[in-house]
Amino acid sequence: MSQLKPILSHLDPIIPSSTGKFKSAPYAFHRVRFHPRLTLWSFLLLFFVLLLFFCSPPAASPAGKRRSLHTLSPNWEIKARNSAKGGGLTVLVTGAAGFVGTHVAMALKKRGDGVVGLDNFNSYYETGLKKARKSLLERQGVFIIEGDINDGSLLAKLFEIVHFSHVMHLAAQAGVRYAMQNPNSYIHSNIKGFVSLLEACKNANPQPSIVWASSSSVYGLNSKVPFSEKDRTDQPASLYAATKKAGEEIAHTYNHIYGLSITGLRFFTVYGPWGRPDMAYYFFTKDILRGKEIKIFQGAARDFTYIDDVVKGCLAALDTAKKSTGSSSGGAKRGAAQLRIYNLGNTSPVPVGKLVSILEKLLEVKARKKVLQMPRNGDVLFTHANVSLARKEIGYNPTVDLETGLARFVKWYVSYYASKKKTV
Ligand SMILES: O=C(O)[C@H]1O[C@H](OP(=O)(O)OP(=O)(O)OC[C@H]2O[C@@H](n3ccc(=O)[nH]c3=O)[C@H](O)[C@@H]2O)[C@H](O)[C@@H](O)[C@@H]1O
Repeated sequence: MSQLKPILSHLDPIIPSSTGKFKSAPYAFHRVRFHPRLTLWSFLLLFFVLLLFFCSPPAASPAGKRRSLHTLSPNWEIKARNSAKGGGLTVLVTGAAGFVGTHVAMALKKRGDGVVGLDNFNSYYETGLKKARKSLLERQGVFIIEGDINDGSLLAKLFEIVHFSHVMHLAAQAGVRYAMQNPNSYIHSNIKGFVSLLEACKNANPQPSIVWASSSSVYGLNSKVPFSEKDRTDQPASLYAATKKAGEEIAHTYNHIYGLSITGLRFFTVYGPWGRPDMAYYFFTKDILRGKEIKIFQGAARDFTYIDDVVKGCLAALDTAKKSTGSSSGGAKRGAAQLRIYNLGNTSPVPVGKLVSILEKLLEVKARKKVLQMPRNGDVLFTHANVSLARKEIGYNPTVDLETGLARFVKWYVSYYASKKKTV
């Protein structure tokens, strides 16, 4: 890839910063300083501002305001209806501006299904990347509504105007280590948000079938490998894993009471073009190119799974999902509904050190490596999927090895940031 070198040398200034800087708003308060020469006028001004604040009606929370139906573009309903037109399934993809969401939405649209996206465009990582994915989908005719899965009235309206046959639920607070910095964001999206979505599905008429993203992290501290769906999942190592495990139990309840057909997919470290900047393969690429030191956790290995394989697994899960059995009036079920869980992994774990040497080869740059003991940050040492159940029941068959997948990722990374630079 020596032809990459001229491009790579120009990338540094536009390569995004990493996610460690994200902090929730309240922490900003410690920066407030009272100036010693605060004048009487300043106090009066402050008094009037406070008066106005306390006399005004209660305002919506910033998130609620952003999500309100009134703040959506006036013709959003028409756009959603048009986007939902297609010859096959009619799918709501939550988290459609996310990594897996974008790829799944695109694949569904390409094969002729109707697709509507929903995403809250939060700033967990660079929103520019999410907007770029949105533009990509728009060019394919997929409309993404900017809204939150916690917004019950938006969901109710959406299910009223489009009769979704399926929901592909990929909106979530992702990332294992970030859960130590911002635990509440995991509760907000992965638990509250999931319940809000299931409530809307339960009340919808017809009820859609649901396929959603769980995680390999539910296997937690298990040491028996490869991980099989029958193995225990009651010792999560991170809050992220705990919320995904909670999601699986919540799914069980909604299936049991309301007859919702639900399939959970345990993804194993999904990577590829249009990926997530908070993941190691992505920020290692960025840091290697900048000459910044990278930390390799000793003994860590992952069953890295290429995005195209995961997309095929998602589509297979949608295609084999049976109908929900609940009614619209309160959702009481007419019979038992389908409830499934599958591992979607690659079945061949690779040490993180090996991932780095593949990247070094592809980028033609030597990494500045520091090997550390794995910190207590929620990470587990090792993942390895047994996919025989998914293979047998939905025909899942991963085919892309890490060298091939990373080569495709690096190609995308270089061209994406090079073209961004041109537009700056
Ligand atoms: O399989 C999954 O379900 C999960 O996969 C990833 O989590 P993780 O496997 O931890 O992926 P990365 O954060 O990209 O880490 C990959 C490997 O690199 C290691 N690592 C990470 C960061 C670092 O600085 N150094 C380092 O060696 C980690 O310990 C891990 O072994 C995703 O971030 C989760 O959202 C997802 O649910």
